[in-house]
Amino acid sequence: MNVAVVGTGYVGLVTGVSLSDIGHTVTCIDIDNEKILKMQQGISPIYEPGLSGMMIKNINEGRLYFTSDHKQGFESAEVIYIAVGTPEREDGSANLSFVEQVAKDIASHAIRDTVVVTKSTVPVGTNDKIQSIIDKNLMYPVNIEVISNPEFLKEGSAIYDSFNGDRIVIGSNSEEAASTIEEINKPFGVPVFKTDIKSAEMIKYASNAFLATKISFINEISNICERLGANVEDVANGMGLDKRIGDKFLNAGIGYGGSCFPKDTKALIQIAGNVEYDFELLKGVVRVNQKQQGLLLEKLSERIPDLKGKRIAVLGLAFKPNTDDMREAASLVVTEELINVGVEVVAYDPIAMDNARRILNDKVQYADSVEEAVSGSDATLILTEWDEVRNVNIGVFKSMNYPLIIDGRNCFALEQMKDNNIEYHSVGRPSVSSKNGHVLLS
Ligand SMILES: NC(=O)C1=CN([C@@H]2O[C@H](COP(=O)(O)OP(=O)(O)OC[C@H]3O[C@@H](n4cnc5c(N)ncnc54)[C@H](O)[C@@H]3O)[C@@H](O)[C@H]2O)C=CC1
Ligand SMILES: O=C(O)[C@H]1O[C@H](OP(=O)(O)OP(=O)(O)OC[C@H]2O[C@@H](n3ccc(=O)[nH]c3=O)[C@H](O)[C@@H]2O)[C@H](O)[C@@H](O)[C@@H]1O
Repeated sequence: MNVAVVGTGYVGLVTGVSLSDIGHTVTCIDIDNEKILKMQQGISPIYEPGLSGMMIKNINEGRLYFTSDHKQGFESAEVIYIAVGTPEREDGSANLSFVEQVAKDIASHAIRDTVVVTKSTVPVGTNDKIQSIIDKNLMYPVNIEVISNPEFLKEGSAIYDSFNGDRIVIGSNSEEAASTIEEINKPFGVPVFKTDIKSAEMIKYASNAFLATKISFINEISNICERLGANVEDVANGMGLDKRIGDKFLNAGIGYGGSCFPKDTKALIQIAGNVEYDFELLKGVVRVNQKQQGLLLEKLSERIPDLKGKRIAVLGLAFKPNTDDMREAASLVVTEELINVGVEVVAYDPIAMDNARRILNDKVQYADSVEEAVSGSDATLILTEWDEVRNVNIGVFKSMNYPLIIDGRNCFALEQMKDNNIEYHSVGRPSVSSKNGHVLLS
């Protein structure tokens, strides 16, 4: 089929590339001309494992095109995907201006009957709004059917998730439009769940909110474990053996970040509020997450009360491993607070360094390796569980002024640290002191 995808961010580009890979002819459209020029040359503007190779392959095979011209992109499209951003407004609600603009663009340029598929995460009722914007502004006598098809991919495994997802949700008022989208997705071999539009919109928010709830829940448990001397990893493993609970998303840490959980939890609180429902549980989830982000600094200040002039290594800047995405990354909050108290921050991230530089500028120093970051530092903070960090030769921490690690992602086994005489504080697990015990560093 001929498909257009509007928006070439993490969702749009991965959708366009994957659809071209299963045989569709896809034109990706973006208003960012610089991005378009890059992609036309086969350069992906984002880091996502497997994306680049698949993109180049499908460009070369003549199934994947890029343009900044909506009219040209829509010309032969039988299906148009909307995958633009729905960022958070100041009051927590979703900003729908990008989606609404696309609806107007579709109305101006659609010259044939088209199914419009909303992939962007949008509040319940938005697809009806998109339908009415299109119907009101149509330039040509064509029939446009808007359906909801929320996206569930995770950054860092987005290509894998497209081909191995747990479900494809299709929310539609039209059986015919739903079947078209089911047919398009058939080669992925992912189970399809069909429902009405509003329920599909809600499935997306409820899923993200539930996953965020799991994370805040285990983080609360981890804080209690720390006080009682239990080990949250064992607790999570023991809980996860119960199939009703499941073993996923029970990793305690410094809270969830990224472009979606923080914004979607707040948006759902707003969505509920709009119908006079106080979503108390989710408000707690958000509060717990904010508190959890401060955990590392609390632990660091307990150990080094006067941080001014200290050199602190920060390992990991991206909000999670295998992505270059810095949106709502814990590292932004943590480095800002360190800088505010006069710390010299030396940071390292295997992939997100360029994006981090654009945000943090020269407020922090950037190292070329884990070794360089930790060498001569007074403490190391671990913010992202990159394999490169997990698998580092523990000996590198001996090059610190004093081997003190505060690990927000539980990257190392406690025994490993004990054997190497490294003082180690992690999340929800007993601390490991150095041979000399806990020395208060000044
Ligand atoms: N990032 C993720 O992992 C996931 C995101 N989502 C949802 O998907 C949506 C998109 O998210 P991302 O891909 O992260 O966004 P993004 O911010 O990475 O990309 C959005 C793209 O849309 C382009 N754009 C904006 N207005 C446009 C217009 N009128 N015409 C053409 N292009 C336009 C922007 O230039 C940008 O390249 C959001 O609603 C998000 O909540 C859903 C699942 C996963
Ligand atoms: O709507 C979205 O954008 C996407 O949001 C998340 O995907 P993503 O944000 O890419 O990454 P996750 O792997 O879910 O991680 C989110 C945050 O939670 C944290 N996390 C995750 C799992 C866990 O056990 N503990 C934990 O602290 C991660 O470190 C990260 O900061 C969802 O997992 C996707 O299904 C969804 O499509």
